Formats: sequence, structure tokens, C-alpha cells
Amino acid sequence: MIALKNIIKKYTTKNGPLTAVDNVNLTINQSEIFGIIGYSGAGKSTLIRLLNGLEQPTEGEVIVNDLKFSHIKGKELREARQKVSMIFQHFNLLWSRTVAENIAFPLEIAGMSKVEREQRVQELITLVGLEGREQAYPSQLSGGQKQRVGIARALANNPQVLLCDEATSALDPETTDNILDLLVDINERLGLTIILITHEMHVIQKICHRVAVMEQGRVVEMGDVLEVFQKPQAPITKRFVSQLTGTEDTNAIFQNVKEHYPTGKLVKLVFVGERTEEPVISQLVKQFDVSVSVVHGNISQTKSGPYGTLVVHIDGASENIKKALQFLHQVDVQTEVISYAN
Ligand SMILES: Nc1ncnc2c1ncn2[C@@H]1O[C@H](COP(=O)(O)OP(=O)(O)OP(=O)(O)O)[C@@H](O)[C@H]1O
Repeated sequence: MIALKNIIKKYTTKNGPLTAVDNVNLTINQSEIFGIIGYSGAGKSTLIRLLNGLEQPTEGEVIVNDLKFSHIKGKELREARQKVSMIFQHFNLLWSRTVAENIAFPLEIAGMSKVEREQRVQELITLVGLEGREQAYPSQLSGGQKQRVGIARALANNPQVLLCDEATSALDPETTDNILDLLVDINERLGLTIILITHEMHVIQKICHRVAVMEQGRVVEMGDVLEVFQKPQAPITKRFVSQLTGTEDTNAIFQNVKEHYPTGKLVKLVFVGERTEEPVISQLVKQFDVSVSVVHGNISQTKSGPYGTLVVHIDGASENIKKALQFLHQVDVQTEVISYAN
């Protein structure tokens, strides 16, 4: 279990003191995939450096596996830090070493014998799917393969926690998905706790169990991914969610709908889990004598199930529209009237 308690991290800059992390409280469970999302400057990297003991908080406690990282020093801290590994956006590989030699590097530092090292490297190569590439140099690898080397190297000494610092931000969408699948596989196979920081909601949606949203050093929202998607509270969270559902580009479409359909209501529906598979819209049309036109739709898979948004224009007698909205509420479809078309 990892806990950040009342963490404040201040830096002294030439423009005066700067609070990079401002009273953050987080608890991350063992074997959880926990995402921290925020725009540049939100304090994510600082938080990750506090989690691996590279930085000490100005105030508060960092607890990793029952050890107070913020209060231990020297050998004890070095040993504790070995249980926390990290992968990076730009991989941080040693360019003059082969794939196998890169993966062996932390084992050499840990003092493992050559024979044991070779066996462990082979296990790790298989785990990350790099068979046949052992003797290649990083410059001969694709971005995804480089990150696989980074992951194998990070796992070499059997850490309990893997920190991922924008680990897929330099990769194309398909490679990103492959690396995210690998992280899920490792999480499930090894029970490793994974904490990742990112500015991409897609990463959170695809693999995280829970998410914390950071803005100006503070955690402004936190919860199960599906819940946060369904009911984002903070304006910044709404922006992240709409990035993913594509609803941020729909203002022009709404305007168009308003012109073409001067009556009725424009409503955003949020479906979660099994609801995404049910014929809710056809029930609406049959039962309430309303017409429904789809303006925009999107469905995404999260770790806890599917999440869909649908923007529809509902028209008909106002009493029927009212009843239709009540029905949606009853069947647990969240609704938000975006604008009145009249
Ligand atoms: N060593 C440092 N000295 C002074 N200020 C720092 C230091 N490290 C970070 N900061 C400042 O702290 C704030 C948070 O930075 P941080 O790098 O943690 O944010 P971030 O969310 O990771 O953004 P990015 O993705 O751009 O790195 C920023 O205003 C940054 O300039």
C-alpha cells in the first residue's frame, strides 16, 4: 500500500517560492493500476519523484509498503527504493549496450552472478515479448520495442511498484495500446502496483482502476475511472473526459441542430456497463411517442466496463419529452440537457 499524507512540496525559484504539490492525500492499493492525470505543470512529475524517494516533501509523509520514504535515509532508503521501479517517456536506455545488456544492467548492480543474470534476462525478454531481439542495439528498435526493454529492465529486480512517467507519450496510438496491454498483463501476472502519470485520458480509460486529476499542485478529483467518466465534477476533469468522448468538438453541430430543429431538447446521455448494450433509445421512441435523432455518439472500454455517451435531439409534445427523460433517469441512464432548442 502506498500513501501520501498531507504532502506539500515547495521549491525556491528565482521568482520566489513555488508550491509544486499542494496538500495532496492519496492512498494507492496493492496491485492497483492508479493513474494521475493533469496538464503540464500540474505537479505530476514532482509527485512521482516523491514516490520513488528522489525528492523529499517539504511537509507530510510518503509511505511505500509500510516504510516512511520521507523519514528514512542512507542504506535503508536505497534498499526501499529498489522495490520501486520506473519507466520513462524517452526510455532512458544505454545506447552502447544491447537489449540483453540493458536488461542485465540493474542485475549487475545488484551483484547477481553471470549465470543467474543470463537466465533472468531470458525470462524478462520472454515476459515483454522481445524474443529474437536480444543482441539488437536500441537504435535498431522501434519505439514500442524500446519501451519493452525499459519495462524488462524496470522489472529485473522484482519491484513491488512500477512508476510510469508518460511512458506512452512518445508512441503512436497502436504501439501505445500494445504497451498498455503489456502493463495490464504484468499487473495481472505479477500483482505489481502500477502508478502512471499522463496527460492522455485514453491511457487512464484503457488501463487504470482509479484516477486522480491534478491541477496546480492539487488533486481536484479522484475516484474509480468509470465513476469519474460518468460524473466528472471539476471543470478540468470535464475537459479531459470530453476530449475522449469527442463532445468538445460538437458545439458547431449543436448550433446546426438548433437551426434545423427549432423545437425539442438536445440531451447528452451517459450509459455505463450493461446499459450500453440495451435498446434504451428504441424503448424511448415506442413508449413516449417522441422522435429521437442521434447527433453524436461514442463508446469506450474501461477496466470496469464500457462507457458510452450519446447526444440526441428529442422532439415531441413537451409532456412526452418530460416523461421520456424521467424514464431515462429510472433506467439509470444519466442525462444532461445541453441546450433547449427553443
Ligand atoms: N526542481 C524544481 N525547481 C523549481 N521548480 C520546479 C522544480 N521541479 C518542478 N518545478 C515546478 O513545479 C511545478 C510542477 O512541475 P511538475 O514537473 O511536477 O509538473 P508536471 O505536471 O509533471 O508537468 P510536466 O509534464 O510539464 O513535467 C511547475 O511549475 C514546475 O516549474
